[in-house]
Amino acid sequence: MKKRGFEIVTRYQEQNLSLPQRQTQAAAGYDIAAATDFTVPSIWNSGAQPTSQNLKPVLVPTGLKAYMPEDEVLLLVSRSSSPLKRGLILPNSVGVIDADYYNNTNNEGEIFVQMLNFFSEDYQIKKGDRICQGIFVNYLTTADDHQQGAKRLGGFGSSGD
Ligand SMILES: O=c1ccn([C@H]2C[C@H](O)[C@@H](COP(=O)(O)OP(=O)(O)OP(=O)(O)O)O2)c(=O)[nH]1
Ligand SMILES: [Mg+2]
Repeated sequence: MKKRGFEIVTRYQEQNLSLPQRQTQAAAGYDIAAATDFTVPSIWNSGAQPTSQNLKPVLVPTGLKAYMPEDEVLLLVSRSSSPLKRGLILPNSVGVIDADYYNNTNNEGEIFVQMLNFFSEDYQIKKGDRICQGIFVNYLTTADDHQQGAKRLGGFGSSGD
């Protein structure tokens, strides 16, 4: 049985997406690409001050889901070139993709990348552009951990505020 990996979600099955790959022999991160063309608006684009309207992060679709053992997590982190060359950051700093997000009943476990653009121009992501990298790691639990059997039903606040 395969231990960990990426799959294409149903709604992108016919879109010719590629599965993430590492670029070099000892690269930690699997580069993750956008599933569609996507505009990340500049935070400055409707005036001199960022407002609550244009400061809202966007969710860039990847068309991917990731499976892994229960004691692992996939971390989405920025590429170091993204802020330097494109003005793009992950406003949640690190995206946490839980093992039980995979195939959840709400959205099949589709991974989205939160992004904010601090350059003065809108940024046009093209389908297939590498927008972040995913790193699989183990996590630890506490002695009095109580979550055996509790089920994840979605993401982005599904467990409440
Ligand atoms: O950048 C991200 C971060 C999270 N997720 C998905 C996978 C993750 O398993 C789920 C929940 O993420 P997290 O626990 O960080 O967010 P939350 O606000 O606590 O949501 P929830 O209440 O659903 O746990 O959302 C993404 O697709 N991209
Ligand atoms: Mg959570």
